[in-house]
Amino acid sequence: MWWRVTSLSQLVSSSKPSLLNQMRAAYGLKLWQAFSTEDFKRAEGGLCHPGRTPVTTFVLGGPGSGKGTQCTKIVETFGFTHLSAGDLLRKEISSNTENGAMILNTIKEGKIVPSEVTVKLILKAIESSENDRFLIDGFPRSEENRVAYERVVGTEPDFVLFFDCPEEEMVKRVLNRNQGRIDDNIDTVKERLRVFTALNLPVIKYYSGKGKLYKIDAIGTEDEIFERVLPVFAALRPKTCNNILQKQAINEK
Ligand SMILES: Nc1ncnc2c1ncn2[C@@H]1O[C@H](COP(=O)(O)OP(=O)(O)OP(=O)(O)O)[C@@H](O)[C@H]1O
Ligand SMILES: Nc1ccn([C@@H]2O[C@H](COP(=O)(O)O)[C@@H](O)[C@H]2O)c(=O)n1
Ligand SMILES: [Mg+2]
Repeated sequence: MWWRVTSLSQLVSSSKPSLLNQMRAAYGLKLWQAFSTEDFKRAEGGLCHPGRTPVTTFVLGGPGSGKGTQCTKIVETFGFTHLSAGDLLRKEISSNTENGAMILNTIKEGKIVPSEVTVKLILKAIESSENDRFLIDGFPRSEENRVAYERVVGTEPDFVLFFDCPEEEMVKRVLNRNQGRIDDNIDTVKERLRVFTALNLPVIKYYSGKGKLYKIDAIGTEDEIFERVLPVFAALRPKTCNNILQKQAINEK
């Protein structure tokens, strides 16, 4: 069961200002002040410190599907902290730690780093942050990742975003990325796509079965895609914001 988010999309139409502009009108530029974690469904059990239960969202999708790009927009609009598992691993390589060489080779091959390494980096990043809402980008990439996270952290994510993109589009975006990444080449991206199908898709199906998955069509411009992301977070927003938007929509008729 894929969740297609349309609950607030009726507010989004070409004649009216975009949903994002309507939300900004309701709350000013920084929408995230309107968010309080009380309005999010909070995960059971503590993460890191008793009484501190951050909101966690996993962001999944194939290589080049746009996870990082959309996370940047979500951070700017809703005040989440973006934790890219890939970036945390690349930072580990550049800090010449004992795992650095192993991580470098694994990324070069497009394969998955042992879960205990990645989970530890994610947990450290959460614990060192003052924020209470996190986008965990590119994780879990496998059942082993997912089980390791749940065993160590003791909670499931509040919800999961899945950016659904055709393979040929993902290959095109990765090969045009020009960020100097060692895995942005045709051989590695082919292996990454194989890993995505074999190991990541079962995780996506798992969260779909738990009713926690929001599937986002990742074809279109970055802004068009973000318009599809908005209702996911808008649907979790304080009711007052919904009321304001709905009143605005009625007044404009
Ligand atoms: N909607 C889009 N249309 C065209 N190009 C896009 C779109 N979204 C992102 N891109 C570009 O595609 C490339 C990959 O995007 P991004 O890094 O966000 O993907 P990703 O899912 O994080 O990939 P990876 O898993 O490899 O880190 C980037 O160069 C980005 O600027
Ligand atoms: N959970 C993860 C996430 C990433 N990796 C490795 O990092 C590479 C880059 O990840 P991006 O999300 O930045 O594309 C990825 O291809 C893996 O090699 C991992 O092992 N486990
Ligand atoms: Mg990325």
